[in-house]
Amino acid sequence: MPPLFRIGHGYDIHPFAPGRPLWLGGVHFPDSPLGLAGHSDADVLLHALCDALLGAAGLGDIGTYFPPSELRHKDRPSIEFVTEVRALLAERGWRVGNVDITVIAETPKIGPRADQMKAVIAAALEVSVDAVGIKATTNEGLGFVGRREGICAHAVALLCAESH
Ligand SMILES: Nc1ccn([C@@H]2O[C@H](COP(=O)(O)O)[C@@H](O)[C@H]2O)c(=O)n1
Ligand SMILES: C[C@@]1(CO)OP(=O)(O)OP(=O)(O)OC[C@H]1O
Repeated sequence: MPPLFRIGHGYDIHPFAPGRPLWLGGVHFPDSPLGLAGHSDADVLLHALCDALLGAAGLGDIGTYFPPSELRHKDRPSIEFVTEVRALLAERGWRVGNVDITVIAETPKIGPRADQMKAVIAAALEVSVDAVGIKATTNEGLGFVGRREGICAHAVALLCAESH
């Protein structure tokens, strides 16, 4: 009998870079002096989310579908990756149950923008906002993230079979 539920985990990290806009969770942080370096808009939170969703479905990872070697993904808004991943899952009979994301960053403060991120992600995944968890923590000054050199994110996702 095919499984009714599947879980997945995703992780990503991007370094800060000057001259780049900062996008996190599909939300722009216009006051941030630094953005994140990457081929796309480098939205580390959404990349971890895509990997959690793809992992849950056994479909590989974000680079499988949106390779950094392809020019069409240059500076591309990562929320479009989330929308496309949701469609891939739907084609295979999966709907998103819930997702939960942890951002590890000394800056910016995520809490004040978390509801906005939840709304953007929920719309892309076609779920209610309470199916999207966004949490943040600093790294207490330790390591790469603690030195404010970049941001990392973890995500987990639960998929439910459409028939369930
Ligand atoms: N980038 C961040 C980091 C943290 N928060 C919020 O602050 C709380 C305390 O963080 P600690 O690392 O000192 O434990 C945390 O629970 C978050 O609510 C944030 O919004 N953005
Ligand atoms: C998102 C993609 C898109 O080309 O590129 P980046 O923005 O560099 O992000 P990363 O998480 O390093 O790699 C995944 C790629 O699929």
